[in-house]
Amino acid sequence: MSISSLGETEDLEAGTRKMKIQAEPTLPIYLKFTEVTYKVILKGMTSTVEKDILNGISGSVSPGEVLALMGPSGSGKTTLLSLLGGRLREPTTGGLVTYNDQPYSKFLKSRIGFVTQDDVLFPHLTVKETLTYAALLRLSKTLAKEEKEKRAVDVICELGLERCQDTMIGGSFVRGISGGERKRVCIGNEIIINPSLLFLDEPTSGLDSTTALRIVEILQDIAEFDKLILLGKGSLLYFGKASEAMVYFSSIGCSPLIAMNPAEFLLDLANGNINDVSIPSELEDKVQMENSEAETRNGKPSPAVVHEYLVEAYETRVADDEKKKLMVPLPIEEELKSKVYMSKREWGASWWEQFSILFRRGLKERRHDYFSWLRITQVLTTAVILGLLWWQSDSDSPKDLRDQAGLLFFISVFWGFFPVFTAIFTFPQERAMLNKERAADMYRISAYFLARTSSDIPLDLLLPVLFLVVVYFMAGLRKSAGPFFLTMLTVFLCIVAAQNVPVFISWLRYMSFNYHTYKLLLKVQYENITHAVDGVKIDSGLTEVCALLAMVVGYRLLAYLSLRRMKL
Ligand SMILES: Nc1ncnc2c1ncn2[C@@H]1O[C@H](COP(=O)(O)OP(=O)(O)OP(=O)(O)O)[C@@H](O)[C@H]1O
Repeated sequence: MSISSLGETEDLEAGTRKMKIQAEPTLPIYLKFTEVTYKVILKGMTSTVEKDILNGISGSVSPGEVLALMGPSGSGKTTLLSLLGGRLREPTTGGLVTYNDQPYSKFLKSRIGFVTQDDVLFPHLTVKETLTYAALLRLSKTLAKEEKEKRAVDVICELGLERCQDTMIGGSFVRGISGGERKRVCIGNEIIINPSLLFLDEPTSGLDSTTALRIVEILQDIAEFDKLILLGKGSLLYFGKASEAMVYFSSIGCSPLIAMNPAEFLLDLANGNINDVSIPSELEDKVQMENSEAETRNGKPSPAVVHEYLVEAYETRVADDEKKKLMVPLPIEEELKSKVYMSKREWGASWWEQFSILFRRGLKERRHDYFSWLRITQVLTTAVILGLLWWQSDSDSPKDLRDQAGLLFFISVFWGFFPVFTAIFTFPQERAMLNKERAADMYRISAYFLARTSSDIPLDLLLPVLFLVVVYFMAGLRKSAGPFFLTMLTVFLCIVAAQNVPVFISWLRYMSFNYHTYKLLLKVQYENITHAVDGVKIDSGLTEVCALLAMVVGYRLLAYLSLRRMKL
């Protein structure tokens, strides 16, 4: 995992860096963090416990530098990275994080690149489509569409993705590009904006050594690996030049006794594992003094004692000097400082452009879910079975009319629930993407919501039309345009209402609404559906359909408000 801070465009060029994607100059950002703490409150059945995740971490990174975070699993790397990237701002955080000596501001959202540990990508878009949409949405308005597209192509070449640029990303159910390629697409998504700060959470985890090396080489092309932070159980064990880490640890009496990879040695130390490592005399004395069975392991100090010693050694020998350095104001112009804080948010595209890009992307991504063979077969089979069961029914007697009402009711309920399953499956993935993209300020929530709603309409309509044509004519319902289109409209409204359900579930949970409220919502929807179906049956259903329409619009509005409340 590493934090890399990219410098001014000129710096990059001077440093024989190969990145060609430098259409806009990058605002240099100096990141400083002092005494950063983070704790979580764990609520149990009977008690509430506070857990310290980070205990006073300090450090800094300047433009053009890479700060690598190292530490055993669970030592707090992701938490620190998220905190520095402005992704964790909770009351349980402490300390000071500044960007050019200024606190975090929304402007930074579009200047920070953040590659998360999990790859959040749309599975049905190709590599080229993914990077082109990112370029269109994220790059400055001052660039023309062609320039943005060119930048996406440049990134593809830079990351060596030419061979798979037209391959789908893929996911759990769709075979797509490889894990290494996927990671490179995630990195591409972020470096496309030439960020001032680039945060990468375990960019090489799960990759084979050759692919991992390739990714590290790509990062080295962007900046030099200069600094290192070693974390152990949320505490700072080392911060300084990577090349001086071994010298520091030998100065506190810890050096490898056998030839060892430095990274392996540092991780062993952070884990408190001192096999094949010389023990400082101070630590030996401590163990002898305490002389307790529990404190020793084969005559060696336990990991907890080693950890305590390393934290103490850093605190007494280095921490104060480092903290003093962090207090010194940066020798940079005031303009550069105020730019970070005073600048307004900058959208990469106008509202309409955002809407149309998201609309096209939505159509491309979701058409696979809507028109999968499984879904088409399910819908057609249901239509044919219904058609056969109600084969050429007539509406001459009240009994037959009730029979047909049963069919119309079934159709509405079927289309009121069938889309819920698609929406429930797609919403979590969509939400992760929304979180990620909103954290980077890629678009306005209103543009996303309207694009999502309107791109769903054509997709929502096609299958129900096919379904209704089969059922309607097989069952011999009234063959005139009015009743047919009224039934169609009812079905369509049921679908639109049903699609809000996952958003509501998340909103209700978010707002701590209880399950009875949700039940009531379903009941209202159910009653409206029944009325609307009755309306179709007796020819005067327009009022009920209008009521359903109003309800659906209300639902959509509430869904929009709930998205806004999520503060994405
Ligand atoms: N919201 C939370 N609630 C409870 N525990 C948490 C929370 N966030 C982090 N932790 C705990 O804090 C510790 C540090 O987590 P973090 O993900 O930062 O570690 P990491 O060093 O990135 O680990 P890995 O290398 O395995 O990804 C872990 O023990 C984790 O369980």
